[in-house]
Amino acid sequence: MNTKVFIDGGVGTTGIEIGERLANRPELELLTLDEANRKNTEARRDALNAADVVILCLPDDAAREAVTLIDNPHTRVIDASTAHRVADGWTYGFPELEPGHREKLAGARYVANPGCWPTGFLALVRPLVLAGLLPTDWPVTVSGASGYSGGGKAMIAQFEADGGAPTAFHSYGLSLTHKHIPEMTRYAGLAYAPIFAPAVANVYRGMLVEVPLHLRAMPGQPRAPDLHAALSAAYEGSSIVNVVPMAESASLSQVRIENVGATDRLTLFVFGSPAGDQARLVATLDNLGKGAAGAAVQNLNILAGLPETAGLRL
Ligand SMILES: NC(=O)C1=CN([C@@H]2O[C@H](COP(=O)(O)OP(=O)(O)OC[C@H]3O[C@@H](n4cnc5c(N)ncnc54)[C@H](OP(=O)(O)O)[C@@H]3O)[C@@H](O)[C@H]2O)C=CC1
Ligand SMILES: CC(=O)N[C@@H](CCC(=O)OP(=O)(O)O)C(=O)O
Repeated sequence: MNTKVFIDGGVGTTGIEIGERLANRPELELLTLDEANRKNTEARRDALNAADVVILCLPDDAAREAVTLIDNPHTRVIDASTAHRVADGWTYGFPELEPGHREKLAGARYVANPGCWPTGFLALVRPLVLAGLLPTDWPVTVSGASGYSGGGKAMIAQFEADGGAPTAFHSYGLSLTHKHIPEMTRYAGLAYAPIFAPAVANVYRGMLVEVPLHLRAMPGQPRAPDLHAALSAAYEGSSIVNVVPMAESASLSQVRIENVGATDRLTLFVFGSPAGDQARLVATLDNLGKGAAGAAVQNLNILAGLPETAGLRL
């Protein structure tokens, strides 16, 4: 029997990307609402309760409201918003988080898709914490740049306005209270919140997420190859997460946001100083791919018992 899927917010930036990935998949039946009804509460209630899996691509408040509209105990939910990522009763939708997590997701009713920034951050940091290379109380910093589609329709409109983009590159999150910090802290397994220094660049999609480490100061003084080995082991066999060999990354002089492209892949680099006392961990991903729509479709596949990478851009 086909899995019935309803995307609430299906004509938003993330919703459209998910719809593209679900096209031409005969094992799925996509339920849709027309333009006149897509924000009508009763029409949404009907669609939400008719679906086997709903994917919420809504602002946080609308996502919370959508969950209250569901009374069919068989309807399962994947929420792309920030609303439920550290909420009780929800399973965090990052299958690669740690051994056994994919299995938890397969049986989950409520799945909170990760934020795009935490996806890169957790991919770099969680395996190092699990391997005991990064102490849980380590003062971690994470920085990076995102394409402007990360801010949804409103930010896209700002950057594509007739007068030109508002900026080439700007930092934000300057209050050090970005909404992604709680999920980064919790799912990395850190005792203290990382300092998070995000920026947005004048490019539509793609992001670089970077974690610098003073290896000399860390217990055991791990070397960059130790970190690389832990990451390689964590993602061995993955067709989504790719750890670039150190010999290859050592030949790079730049990692460019323009090169990320429209992809559901997540690529990890480890750069080490010649003296071996410092490292820069870098993740590249498409904020609309593994950072949003790719992750939602991967989770849908896991929930529905379908091949995990079906429909993904790999
Ligand atoms: N963009 C990204 O890279 C990422 C986004 N996310 C999250 O995914 C969610 C969606 O983001 P994004 O697609 O970027 O946002 P957009 O603003 O592009 O799209 C949101 C959509 O939701 C619709 N909407 C708003 N309120 C309601 C409602 N009450 N009922 C039905 N539809 C409603 C909007 O309608 P209208 O078209 O009329 O405005 C719009 O189409 C957000 O929570 C965002 O934080 C997560 C990871 C990455
Ligand atoms: C460039 C930009 O503004 N990006 C967004 C993150 C987008 C994302 O991950 O979405 P959630 O809102 O679902 O967490 C931000 O930093 O708020």
